[in-house]
Amino acid sequence: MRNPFERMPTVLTADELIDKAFRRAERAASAFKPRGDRVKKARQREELRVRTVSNVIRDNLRKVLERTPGLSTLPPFYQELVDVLVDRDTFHKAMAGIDWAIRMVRTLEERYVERIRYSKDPDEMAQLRRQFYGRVASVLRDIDDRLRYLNKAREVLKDLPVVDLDVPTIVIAGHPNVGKSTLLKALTTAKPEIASYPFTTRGINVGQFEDGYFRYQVIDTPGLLDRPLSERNEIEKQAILALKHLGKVIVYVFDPSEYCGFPIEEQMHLFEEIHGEFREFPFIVVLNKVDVASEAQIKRVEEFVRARELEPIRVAATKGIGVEEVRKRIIEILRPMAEELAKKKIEEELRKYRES
Ligand SMILES: Nc1nc2c(ncn2[C@@H]2O[C@H](COP(=O)(O)OP(=O)(O)OP(=O)(O)O)[C@@H](O)[C@H]2O)c(=O)[nH]1
Repeated sequence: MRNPFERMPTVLTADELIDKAFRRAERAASAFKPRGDRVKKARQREELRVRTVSNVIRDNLRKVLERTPGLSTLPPFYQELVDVLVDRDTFHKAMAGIDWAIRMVRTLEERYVERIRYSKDPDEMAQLRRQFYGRVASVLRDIDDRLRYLNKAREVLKDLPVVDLDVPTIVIAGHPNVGKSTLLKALTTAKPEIASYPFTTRGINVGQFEDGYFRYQVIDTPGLLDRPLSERNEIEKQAILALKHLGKVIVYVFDPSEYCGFPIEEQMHLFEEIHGEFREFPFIVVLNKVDVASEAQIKRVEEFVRARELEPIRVAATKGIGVEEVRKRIIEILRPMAEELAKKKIEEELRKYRES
């Protein structure tokens, strides 16, 4: 389980990077014990300053390039999310700007080291070095807004949810308070983790369970699949779209008792919307809180669900009633997919093994 941007380093601003490089160069120069006459000593010291500044800057920028994943190489789930959080074009331009700066600094380094080597006058050498500093600073200031953009992007990207992409995933939907997180806790053995999700204030709940051979992942996204889609802004719509790459089954939870505070009609309406939006997905419908709902309330929802050719499951999540049935239904649907994913993983391991 990893966030693809986890390794992305902090991106320094132009001034911070300049400052860091110049200070490092001064430290290196004062620790250095050059040999030879006055001119030789000056030459060695100025060359060291130039090389150090160049190395510090290029190493720093190269690390940013190397540790930032290419957006188009990301799994589709992350691509959808990244697209709302950052502008792809600006992001690519920023990365290209860094690449350009690395090459420019390298070229300047070579040019100025050569001039310092030709010079016979310590004053001129110092002047050349100062000129080099000035040119490098101006290269970095040219890309300052790009550096700042990348750092801002990093701040949001490193908060992307951490979910297992190679485990078949179940997404839970339904109005607030119908018992989604209680059901998630009852279904999954491991203590659910809270992963951050930039589109909700509460993050997403992630839990997993096993059927003896394979693992399954259950996620609950508070604030996303619990309100009519018409009330959504563009960003939330995109986040819902991203869920389609992740989820393979939707578990829709009704609360026929209406203790959740939403009348049955409203819950039916939300179900229709989500069922329509996730048309291509298998649905498992749960009628929760049957311990407190009346038989008439339960029957009413059951009829509604059966009319849509789905067989609802009666559940009381707090008491563990019906939970095994939900788990069984999930496994029935996802087992073939889990096997397929496992097979792929083994093949991948074998391929790596043979190549090594
Ligand atoms: N009687 C009864 N109460 C339940 C049952 N399942 C959940 N509850 C209660 O319903 C309330 C809401 O449950 P949650 O699991 O927090 O509901 P949720 O859908 O996750 O709510 P949000 O996180 O706000 O979306 C809690 O007080 C639970 O104890 C049940 O089967 N029977």
